[in-house]
Amino acid sequence: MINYCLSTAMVVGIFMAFDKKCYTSSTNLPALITLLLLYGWSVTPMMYPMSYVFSVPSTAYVSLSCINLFIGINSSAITFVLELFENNRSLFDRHGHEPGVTEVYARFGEEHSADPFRWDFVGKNMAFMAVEGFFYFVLNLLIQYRFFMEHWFPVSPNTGPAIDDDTDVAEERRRIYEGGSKSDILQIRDLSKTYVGRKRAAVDRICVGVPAGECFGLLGVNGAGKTTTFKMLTGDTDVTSGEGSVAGYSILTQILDVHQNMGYCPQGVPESEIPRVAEWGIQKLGLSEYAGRCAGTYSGGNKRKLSTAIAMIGCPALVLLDEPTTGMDPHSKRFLWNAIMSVIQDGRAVVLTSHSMEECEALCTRLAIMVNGTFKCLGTIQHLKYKFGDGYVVTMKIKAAKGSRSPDLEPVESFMESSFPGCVQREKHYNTLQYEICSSSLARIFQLVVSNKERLSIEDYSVSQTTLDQVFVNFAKQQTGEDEDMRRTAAGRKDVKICPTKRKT
Ligand SMILES: Nc1ncnc2c1ncn2[C@@H]1O[C@H](COP(=O)(O)OP(=O)(O)OP(=O)(O)O)[C@@H](O)[C@H]1O
Repeated sequence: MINYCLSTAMVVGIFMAFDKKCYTSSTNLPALITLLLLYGWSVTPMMYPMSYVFSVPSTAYVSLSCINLFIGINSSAITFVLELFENNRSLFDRHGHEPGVTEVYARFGEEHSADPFRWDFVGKNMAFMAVEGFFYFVLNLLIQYRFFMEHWFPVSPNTGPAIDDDTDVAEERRRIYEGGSKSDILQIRDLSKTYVGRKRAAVDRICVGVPAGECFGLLGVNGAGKTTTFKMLTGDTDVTSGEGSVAGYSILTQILDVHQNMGYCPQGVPESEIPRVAEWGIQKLGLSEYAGRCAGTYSGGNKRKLSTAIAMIGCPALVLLDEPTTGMDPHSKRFLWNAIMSVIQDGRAVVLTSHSMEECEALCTRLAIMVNGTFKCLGTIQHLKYKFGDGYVVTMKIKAAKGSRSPDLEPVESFMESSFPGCVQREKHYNTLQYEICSSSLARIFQLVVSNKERLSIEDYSVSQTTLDQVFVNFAKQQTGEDEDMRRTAAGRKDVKICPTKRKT
């Protein structure tokens, strides 16, 4: 705020000075230019520590710094403006106050032009700004390389070794620790993020490796930490602890190389290739109809297609897609899925977040469900369904007996309750019944239903495995807000643990 007040004062000062032509004088102009350059040197590095404290993305930091460089000025510069006024025929003079130094000399017929760089004029201000710039530059380096960070800013309270509830998550962590993921395109090791002012980590020591040709799904309810994970990988937010690498380049120290290897921004396309690559993206995502229009006028779904096309340009080793099909119609969705499939078939890696289980089933080779910043389960969809699914869903259509207008469901209901104790009736309509059975094998369900089909007037039936939605919903119940989390801790309550299902064979 102070900086911007001073900036405004400076702009006003410059306009007034133009009136007196003091800035255009040959002696003062070099001093003004030097001052502006020094101002950039001294103020710009100040923005990085601020961007860290307020979690402003680095791109915003660069723009803020540029704006500041061009319109801002600090207190040293204000002093400089006032002194220039005094040195020349000044404002004070115009208002009937003491005349400036130049004016006094002029009255005696002598020409006087003081050296604007001398120490007691603007020299001291310039020296101060040079030192200030050096100081903030060193401070930036210290922050970048995390010297003394634990003492300056609160870091993740979870600094000990992570304890995984799930065996697959623990197994993946061990694989990463033991170096088994060296050939993976994406490697994440104990990656954590705690936002300033937050007590709980948004992402808490996650470990995963994504090899070439894999589409890894990141599932979780709102606020689970998916976007924060992506932002750390793209360098949009700082990593609190842990590390990650893309195609062997560290996200902590080689972010420019990381960007070259990830579908994040389309760098590295030679100028001569741009028309061909743009046409390829337009065709790939079905945007031909809209190619001539400004991107700002696109519908939400088309904007998403465009972002996906941009992420795919340059054939990056890793493509990150944050809810790519949200808001798309079913046709466009399938079109986009095909485009993503072709990336996987090319032997590149994709990490996507989605709230659509259908999408994950269609695309993901493996997925993890994230709750409160940690992975609660990890594996192939079939594996997760088998491990955490609640058994099978049996749907039956009952036909009406001869001479009767409506089907009698009661015999089927009694049969189900006696044959599968503990089964849960999920739906009951005019001629349809649906049950969830946890405590029986697939073979036994088929055997009993088939042998009683005629007697119970079952016209049609189907047996399916628990859906991924059900697995997800079970885990999603564990997600808590930060306040709730603190209340739970105070009350000594623990999260409900989702255990793998024990199956009968
Ligand atoms: N800039 C921020 N400052 C403070 N807290 C933040 C910030 N961004 C996210 N958070 C918090 O971090 C946690 C994880 O948020 P994140 O956006 O990563 O979740 P998400 O899983 O991507 O959710 P969604 O599905 O809604 O996109 C949330 O508790 C959120 O409130």
